[in-house]
Amino acid sequence: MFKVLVSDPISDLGISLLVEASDISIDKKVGLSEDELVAIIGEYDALLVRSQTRVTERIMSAGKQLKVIGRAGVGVDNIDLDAATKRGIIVINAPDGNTITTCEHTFAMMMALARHIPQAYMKTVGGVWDRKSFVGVELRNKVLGVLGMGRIGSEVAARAKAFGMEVYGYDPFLTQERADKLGVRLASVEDVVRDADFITVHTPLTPETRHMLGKDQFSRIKPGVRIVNCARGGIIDEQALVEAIDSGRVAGAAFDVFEEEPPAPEHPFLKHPKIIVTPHLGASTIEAQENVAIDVSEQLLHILRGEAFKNAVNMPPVPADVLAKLEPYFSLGKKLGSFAVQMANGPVKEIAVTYAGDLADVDTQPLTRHIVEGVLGFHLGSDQVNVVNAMHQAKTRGVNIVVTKSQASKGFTNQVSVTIRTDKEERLVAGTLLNGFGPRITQIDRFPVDVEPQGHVVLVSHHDKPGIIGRVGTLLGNNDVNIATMQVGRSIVGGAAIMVLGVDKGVPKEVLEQLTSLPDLNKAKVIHLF
Ligand SMILES: NC(=O)C1=CN([C@@H]2O[C@H](COP(=O)(O)OP(=O)(O)OC[C@H]3O[C@@H](n4cnc5c(N)ncnc54)[C@H](O)[C@@H]3O)[C@@H](O)[C@H]2O)C=CC1
Ligand SMILES: O=C(O)CCC(=O)C(=O)O
Repeated sequence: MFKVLVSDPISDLGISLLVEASDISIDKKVGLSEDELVAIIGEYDALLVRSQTRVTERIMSAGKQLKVIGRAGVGVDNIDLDAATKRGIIVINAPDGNTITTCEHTFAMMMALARHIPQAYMKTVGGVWDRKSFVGVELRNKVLGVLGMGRIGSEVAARAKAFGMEVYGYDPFLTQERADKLGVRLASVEDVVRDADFITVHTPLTPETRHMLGKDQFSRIKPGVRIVNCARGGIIDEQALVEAIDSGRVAGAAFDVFEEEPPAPEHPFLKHPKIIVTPHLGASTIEAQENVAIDVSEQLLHILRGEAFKNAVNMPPVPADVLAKLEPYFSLGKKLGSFAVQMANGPVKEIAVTYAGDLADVDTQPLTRHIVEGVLGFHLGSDQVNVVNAMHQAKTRGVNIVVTKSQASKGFTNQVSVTIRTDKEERLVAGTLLNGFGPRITQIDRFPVDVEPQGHVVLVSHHDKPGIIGRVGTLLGNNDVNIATMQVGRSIVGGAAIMVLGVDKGVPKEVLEQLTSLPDLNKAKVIHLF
């Protein structure tokens, strides 16, 4: 008999599958504190949560029998994934069940914003018949910018078209082909900032998306724009938004999510006449709550019964013999994937991996998953992509994975090379494990190099001319950027070349712009590897 604890309000109908299963005993204890959970979790095999329960390392370490944590919803930011992975606890979510509901909430917010519905309601029920203060705008013929064209963003785009809106979509995985299919204009964040009358965000919160709309974007944003966030607090800089509204640049905003939830009573959104808010209700419909509870209950049953399952968001077990051969390469593989995707411009269409040398004889699937995880995780967020679901995530986003094997490894015992193909270009990075030295990047595009894949790396492409290295070093030094390591690669004397600089901290955007404008320097990019 498996014991399941449900610690958040989750649809009864959705978990009926568990209630009716003869090998499951289920307890519903909602609203427990961390201490209370720690005290009882030891007797349970599975924990089922929504977003209120924070599943901490303490709870997991007390959960001696805990095999699986189910999240009835998409975001797993309330679960300590690293702690779960460390303990071999599988974390599953239900990514599809609340897509439509959250999309509809986004529309409800957008329309309420366009027509001042909450403000007008408050006045009317307060006994004031005010028809002058609440003149709104139509959605028809307006430009809607959708940042994040995944499950929810794509549904929002489809509905916006029915309202007669022109839709701009931005997503690192949105190709021209898919944009055409969805009838949206493939745009950049800059296009959206410049042209959109309404902007809605549907990305996860990652270091990349944090404050994706901030002071800088608001200084250039189309006057009169209205902004909606039903994704995650922090994607839009709350303070900068309030300032942009108060300055008259932004007409208003509708938020379902906050950087800190629940927001403090003095939070500026709560009393602002031009900002409407809901308490993280995006997924709160009867249908969505049933859907996510059914999805997660099914998966949970499969895992407890030792059957195949999907939607795991953390680490799966790898057979011991395979693990012994491949494990040393896992971290390198992920870094090569991340490095390659950060080099490439445009939406990723294909990830081509070549294993050369001894690795060609092994079942490299688990290593490929780490590489794909590195590629996708950079944009999707490390809480959404892992070695279990990386291939599935790539498939659902139309990213092709090609693996080839070769005995020729250019003098190394093994070499792994990762090529990213986008609409715009093809970029390659290769690496190996050097005996006694650890992981090394051995090739970038066609240039041989020897670089340790870690920290902040500045990648410069330039012409092989005297003085260029000095100019780059001086510029970085003058801007307090310390160069820890440097590698230069070229194919022929005086031809195209690259410089790979390991630096001690991130390089500010302005410094990167100054670098790019140096004579004989083509491009400069900062790559983060952690
Ligand atoms: N308010 C609520 O109650 C709910 C909120 N959510 C949140 O909504 C968001 C979207 O959910 P889904 O559509 O299901 O996720 P998804 O994973 O299907 O889509 C997210 C998309 O964001 C894109 N993305 C990542 N980095 C980006 C960047 N820098 N710029 C532009 N796009 C980027 C990804 O490529 C992906 O296509 C998530 O944050 C999720 O947690 C989801 C359900 C309910
Ligand atoms: O369970 C909820 O209501 C939160 C939903 C959510 O934010 C998600 O699924 O990511």
